[in-house]
Amino acid sequence: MKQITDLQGTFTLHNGVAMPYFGLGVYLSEDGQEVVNAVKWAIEAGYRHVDTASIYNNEEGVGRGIKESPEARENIFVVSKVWNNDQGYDSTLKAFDASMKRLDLDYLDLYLVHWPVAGKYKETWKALEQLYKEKRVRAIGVSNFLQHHLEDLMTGVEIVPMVNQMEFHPYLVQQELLDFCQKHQIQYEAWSPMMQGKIFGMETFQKLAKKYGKSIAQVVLRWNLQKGVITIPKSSKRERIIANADIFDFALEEEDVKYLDSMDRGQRFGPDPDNFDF
Ligand SMILES: NC(=O)C1=CN([C@@H]2O[C@H](COP(=O)(O)OP(=O)(O)OC[C@H]3O[C@@H](n4cnc5c(N)ncnc54)[C@H](OP(=O)(O)O)[C@@H]3O)[C@@H](O)[C@H]2O)C=CC1
Ligand SMILES: O=C1CO[C@H](CO)[C@@H](O)[C@@H]1O
Repeated sequence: MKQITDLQGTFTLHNGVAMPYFGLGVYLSEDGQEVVNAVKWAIEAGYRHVDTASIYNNEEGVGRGIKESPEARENIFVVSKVWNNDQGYDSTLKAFDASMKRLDLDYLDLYLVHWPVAGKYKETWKALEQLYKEKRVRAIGVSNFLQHHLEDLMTGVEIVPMVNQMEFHPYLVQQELLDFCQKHQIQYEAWSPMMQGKIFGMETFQKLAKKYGKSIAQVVLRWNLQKGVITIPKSSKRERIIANADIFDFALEEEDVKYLDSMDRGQRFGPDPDNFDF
C-alpha cells in the first residue's frame, strides 16, 4: 500500500511531478461567490488541489478563489480540461489560452482531454504535448479513456498520459482498467467518488462506516487513496468540505478494501465513454 499520511500527501506522476492525492471537485459549483468560497474554504482546510474544466463554466471563480487565498499559487495543484467541441490541434491550443485567461494563471499543473472524441483525440493529444514541451503545463493526461482508447492513443505518441480521470466508486471499480493504468504508470483518478451524493443514504455501507466511527463518504474516500487512486470529492458547503477530508486518522483493513472492491456492479452514474453524445 502506498503511504497515505495527510491531506497534502502526493502520488508521483511518471514525469516526477508530485500530484496531491486529495482534491476539491467543482462541477456544479456556480461561478462567482459559490465557487470562490468553496476553493477558499478548501485551501483553508488544507486542500492543495482543485479540479475544474472549461465546461464547468467556473474557471474564473476558481482562479479568484486561489488568488484570494493566503497560500502561494505554486502550492496549489490546478487541473482543467479541454471540452469536446474544442478538440483538434489548433482549437485545443486556443481553448487552453481561453482557460488560462479565465483562470488568470500563467501555468497549469495538469491539463486533461475531457472525453475520447473519436477521430479527434490524437490531434488534441499532440496539442497537449506541445503545451507540455512549452512548460505551460506541468503534466498532461486524459479522462474517460477506456483501455482501447489508451492503447490507440499510446500508439505513436511521444508522451504517455500521466493521468486518467475516470468515474470510480464502489459500484464502478473497473479493476482491469485500473491495473492497466498502474502497469503503464498512468495515475488513476476518481470522479464522482461519492456517486454524486447518492452514496449517503446507502445502508450497505453503513456497517463499515460504523466499524471505523467514520461517515460513509470518509470510508469510501479513504478506500480510493488506499487503492492508489487520486480523489476529488465535490462540495460547495464548508462543513462538508472539511468533513470529506477528515480521512487521515484511520486506515481500512485490507479485508475491508477487498469488501468495497467486491461491491462493484459496473454501474455508471455518468455517461459511458463508449457511448456519449456531447
Ligand atoms: N472528468 C469527468 O468527466 C468528470 C469529472 N468530475 C470531477 O469530479 C468531481 C467530483 O464528482 P461529482 O460528480 O461532483 O460527484 P461527487 O461524488 O463528488 O458528489 C458530489 C455531491 O455530493 C454532495 N456532497 C458532498 N459531500 C457531502 C457530504 N459530506 N454529505 C452529503 N452530501 C455531500 C455534493 O453536494 P454539496 O455541494 O451540496 O455538498 C454533491 O451533490 C467533480 O466536481 C468534477 O471536478 C465529475 C464528473 C465527470
Ligand atoms: O466533467 C463532467 C461533469 O459531468 C458531466 C455530466 O455528467 C460530464 O459530462 C462531464 O464529463
